[in-house]
Amino acid sequence: MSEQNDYEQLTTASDRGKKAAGEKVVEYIEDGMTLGLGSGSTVYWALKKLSEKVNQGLNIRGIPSSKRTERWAEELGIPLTHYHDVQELDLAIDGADEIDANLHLIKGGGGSLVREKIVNASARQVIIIADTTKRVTQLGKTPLPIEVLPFGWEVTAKRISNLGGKIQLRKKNSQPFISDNGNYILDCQFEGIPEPAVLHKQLIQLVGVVETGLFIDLTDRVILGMDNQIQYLEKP
Ligand SMILES: O=C(CO)[C@H](O)[C@H](O)COP(=O)(O)O
Repeated sequence: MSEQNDYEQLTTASDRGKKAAGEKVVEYIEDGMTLGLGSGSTVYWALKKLSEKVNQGLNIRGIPSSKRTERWAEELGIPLTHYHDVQELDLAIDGADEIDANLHLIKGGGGSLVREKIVNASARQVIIIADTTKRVTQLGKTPLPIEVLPFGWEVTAKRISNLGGKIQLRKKNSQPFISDNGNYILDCQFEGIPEPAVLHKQLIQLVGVVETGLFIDLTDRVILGMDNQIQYLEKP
């Protein structure tokens, strides 16, 4: 896979930090656990390490939060399961695009925010892994991904822009990017998000909005890496 080859280059200190954080989180996985498997390049390293443990006899089952993670897990021999067999997960592991001091997040850089939110919200414990550049004093430095129904997306975008966001329809190869759920993603640049819970409530009420990339009160612990150094953030 070309994306995996890219990750393996480890050119920057951030890349190496993602690997360090991704490998570290595997220490929290216990035999018999049912896991939420998040998405993104940091999770890639967690999956690689996890597959080594599975090969050594660790017994776990995972629910992937994206088609890409599902494919990687299958290639790495990580056993997967479905929500009709499991209602609650022991632990979810996931990446993030921004993390504030309250462990509220912006997610969805990879376009998997809806499934990621379902997975993280159904886990008893959620650990986020990232490089230290993802730590921010206030959310909103990067655009907020919002998944919307393709039908009438232009009106939905207009309603979102009335809340102060500058909207860009996410594209891939000059065509609208399609999420795993068949929807569009609007990347919305706000001038900072001082009250993420309030903004999430306003956005989720808009007709046409499926889910926002604001993950409020869903995270228990964060593992941040830079080069081979690790830092931890706990819920205040
Ligand atoms: O939310 C996500 C995908 O929807 C990812 O977890 C997020 O974009 C972080 O990705 P990476 O680990 O590649 O920096």
